[in-house]
Amino acid sequence: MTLPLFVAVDGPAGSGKSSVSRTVARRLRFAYLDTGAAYRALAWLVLESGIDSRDAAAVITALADFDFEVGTHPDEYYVRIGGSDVTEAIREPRVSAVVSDIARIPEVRQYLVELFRSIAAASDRPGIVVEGRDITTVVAPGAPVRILLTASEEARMARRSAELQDHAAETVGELLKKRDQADSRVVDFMNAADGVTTVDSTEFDFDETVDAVIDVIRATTNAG
Ligand SMILES: Nc1ncnc2c1ncn2[C@@H]1O[C@H](COP(=O)(O)OP(=O)(O)O)[C@@H](O)[C@H]1O
Ligand SMILES: Nc1ccn([C@@H]2O[C@H](COP(=O)(O)OP(=O)(O)O)[C@@H](O)[C@H]2O)c(=O)n1
Repeated sequence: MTLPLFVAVDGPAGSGKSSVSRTVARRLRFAYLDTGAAYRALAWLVLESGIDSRDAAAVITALADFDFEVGTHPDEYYVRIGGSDVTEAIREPRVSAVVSDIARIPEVRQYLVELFRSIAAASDRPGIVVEGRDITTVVAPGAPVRILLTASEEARMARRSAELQDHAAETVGELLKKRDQADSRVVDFMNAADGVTTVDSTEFDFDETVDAVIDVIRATTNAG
């Protein structure tokens, strides 16, 4: 059995990781894995269970009930916990507000890193684009294609504010900055590790960013 080609993509919030990775996967007929969805889903479960997200021991206990499923086909994306659809619920601001608390717990990270490796290895597509914060450095440091997707803070805030029209732009920006600061204390996703190619999308529109990522993949392999 040949393993799918592993394309690792990291970057800060709003850099375009999810949307660009999904479109790249669709164009190359690859699978797509949104690792942030797993951290968000666990944060959602923690909130639903009435657990304090800062209580690491209680969060670790919640892992035992974490029956998580994620769609890896770029056209059939879903997130489920215990069979219930939480695709939309995990994007709520109350989840974003606590997700960094649970993401900094080493046992949570170890558990999810193993889960991501096994989901990627089980894919029946020729490749898989896996996006998150520590994919190029921890989940798959030996991946044949490793990309850091960046954009200026201004561009990232503007993209996210455009998505969440019911929230004041400043609030969205401040919350995003706070989350990036908390997250970057745990893993460095602002600087490319050795051998990682940076794609800076600040001056690119969406399609240009997708093309730039596909160019990096093609330069490394003959995929697509
Ligand atoms: N190069 C780009 N130019 C303009 N908008 C973009 C670009 N890349 C992504 N977007 C948009 O920015 C928003 C945030 O992207 P998303 O994929 O959610 O980022 P991330 O997963 O890194 O947080 C989405 O609405 C997406 O369509
Ligand atoms: N590989 C990853 C992916 C996400 N995360 C955590 O999960 C949270 C949500 O990730 P996400 O990718 O959905 O966030 P957005 O950038 O899309 O808003 C991040 O803020 C991190 O705390 C992580 O720690 N490691």
